Amino acid sequence: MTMLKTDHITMRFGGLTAVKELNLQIHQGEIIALIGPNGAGKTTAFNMITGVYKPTEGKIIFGDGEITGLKPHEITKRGMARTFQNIRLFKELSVLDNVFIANHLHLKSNLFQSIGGKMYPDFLGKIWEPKYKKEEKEILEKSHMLLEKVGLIDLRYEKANSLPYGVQRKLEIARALATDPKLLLLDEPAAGMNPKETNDLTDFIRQIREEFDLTIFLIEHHMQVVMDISNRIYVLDYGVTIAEGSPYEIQNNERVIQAYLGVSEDA
Ligand SMILES: Nc1ncnc2c1ncn2[C@@H]1O[C@H](COP(=O)(O)OP(=O)(O)OP(=O)(O)O)[C@@H](O)[C@H]1O
Repeated sequence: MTMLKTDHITMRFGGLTAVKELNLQIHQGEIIALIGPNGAGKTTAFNMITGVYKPTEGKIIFGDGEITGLKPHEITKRGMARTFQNIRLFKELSVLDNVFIANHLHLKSNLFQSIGGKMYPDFLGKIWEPKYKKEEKEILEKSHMLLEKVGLIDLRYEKANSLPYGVQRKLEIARALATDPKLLLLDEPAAGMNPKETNDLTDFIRQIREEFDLTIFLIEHHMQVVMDISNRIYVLDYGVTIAEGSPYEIQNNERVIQAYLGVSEDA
């Protein structure tokens, strides 16, 4: 089954075409990577798919419906979640509170929005009022279950910013899982990781794919991770798709080698 299809999506910023006529097809259960040199248009592609940008041209189909031009929260509701290049945790809050808030945001976005700006202390005050208690208890239980599944339960009372970098990344992914996605987009999950953290991450991504029945689409510069984990790879260069194929095909593709090295092997 096709989980995500983009039909010639293009994003122009003034005179710059950041992504040109991108055609992706991602099937249920696949792990697909999007790679390319800096500035190739990878994050712009993610931003179109997740509703941050409306494509200048083209269509995006998710599951059996079109999502082109929908707002990010509407797309999240349909079952898509993402992480960002820069870790975006509530750093002063515990692991549990980070997941709890993400669950809450998903289930009770109205309450959260109504509290607005400096939301957290007010938010906590409000949710312990009797009328919220039952739902909050369920969300708390769900948060515990999620942390159990991703192996972070023993760290639930630790502050997010006290965790090693690799664990913070895992927590960010766990937070994205709180919205019950079918498709998870990861923007450079291995960025800044040491080799051990990188290996752990690769195992972790495989594990959550199984555990949560996910389809995964990731941007990654770390080639070992990409080649190790991906079923298929799309390669962008200056916004143009220059190759698509298995890890073996991509590693041996002359155009890809040129794009990365700036020179052909036999030049
Ligand atoms: N909001 C924007 N306004 C104008 N130009 C933009 C905007 N967002 C991205 N660009 C440009 O679009 C091109 C593609 O950028 P993008 O961030 O998508 O590349 P990338 O492949 O994700 O790069 P990196 O690997 O460095 O993260 C770049 O030339 C960038 O400067």
